[in-house]
Amino acid sequence: MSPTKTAPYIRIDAVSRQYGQVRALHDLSIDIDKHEFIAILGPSGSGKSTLLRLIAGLDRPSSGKIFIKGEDVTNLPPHKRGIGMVFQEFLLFPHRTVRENLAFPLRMTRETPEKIVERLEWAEGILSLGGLMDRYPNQLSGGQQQRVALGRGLVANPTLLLLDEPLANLDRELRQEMEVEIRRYQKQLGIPFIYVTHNQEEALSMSDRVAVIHKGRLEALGERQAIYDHPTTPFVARFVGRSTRFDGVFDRSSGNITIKAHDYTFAHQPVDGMGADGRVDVFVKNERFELSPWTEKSTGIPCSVADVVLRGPFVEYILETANKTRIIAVQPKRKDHLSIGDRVSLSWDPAQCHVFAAEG
Ligand SMILES: Nc1ncnc2c1ncn2[C@@H]1O[C@H](COP(=O)(O)OP(=O)(O)OP(=O)(O)O)[C@@H](O)[C@H]1O
Repeated sequence: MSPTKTAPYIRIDAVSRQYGQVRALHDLSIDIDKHEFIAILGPSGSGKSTLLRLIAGLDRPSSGKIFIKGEDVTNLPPHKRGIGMVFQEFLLFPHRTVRENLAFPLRMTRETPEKIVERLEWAEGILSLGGLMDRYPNQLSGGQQQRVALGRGLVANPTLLLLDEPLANLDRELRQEMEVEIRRYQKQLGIPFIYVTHNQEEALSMSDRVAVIHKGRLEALGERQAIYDHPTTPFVARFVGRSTRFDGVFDRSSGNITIKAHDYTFAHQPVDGMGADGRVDVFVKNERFELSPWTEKSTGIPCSVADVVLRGPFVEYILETANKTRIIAVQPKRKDHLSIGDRVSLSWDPAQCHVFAAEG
């Protein structure tokens, strides 16, 4: 594809990267708009960091091209791409002050002393670093260090910012605070942030769109809510959100799916790609299960409550079926929550589950 006047801000065009026998990325294409926050989500080894390194210019694709603002940058060195980076491995220099850390990228591009002062003032203001500029990294909290690392990525006024798991070492509370802050900076600055993570909560909380990568391929790309609510492949159904998978069989004559192991049946449309035997994989998000006290009229899966785990505003019920399968159902916390030993009927709204032709 050649760049045109209406080219997207960033175009990753059919990029592959082969390391010897390992195909780290395979024919991957993504267009990114100027104001977008994109999360690259995938399990360990799926190719996320490889993609980021190719965009940064720290590595070259085996085939395919990368365009920024319509310009082919595939063969440009990193410092000519105008990209900011916040990578886990590029930690702050411990023996330099915040000011010196922030000035580093500006010195690398040989900015004038006046320009450096101007940009440091900008970073100090936007990242609320007032009073911290002459401290050393070990005199800062984790969140403050993270803001300085962000500042170092942003200080040279980049056309886009790449972030590789920058919050991985922070505790949960601080991570959640930083997620909100990072998203705010992105919206304020109006440049794209490309954020690599294997943490789906992080991806869903910050981004506009999520690209799910699996074994070097783009498995799904879409708005975060759509990726969560309407997974288009079994991998996405398994990987995004916490789900339970059931083996089911679609019966063409009745239009029902039966979960054989639990003798539970619900109506469903025919499923694309299903074999003659009608075998399907049914995924239900753990928070989408419906629970009601068991009565003689119940039609759901009979379960008993084996354990109750309180998780803030939610309750996680560990349920046990008649054949001793354990299923986790997450429900909002209520005063009259269920107790260990209670008998319940487990079911789901057919519109709330995801069904695919059985794999393998
Ligand atoms: N320089 C290299 N030489 C050989 N193989 C490599 C090299 N870099 C990455 N790989 C391989 O390419 C694949 C993708 O690696 P990559 O680091 O991009 O994954 P990732 O999704 O970022 O994983 P993680 O979340 O663990 O960082 C892996 O199988 C990895 O072992």
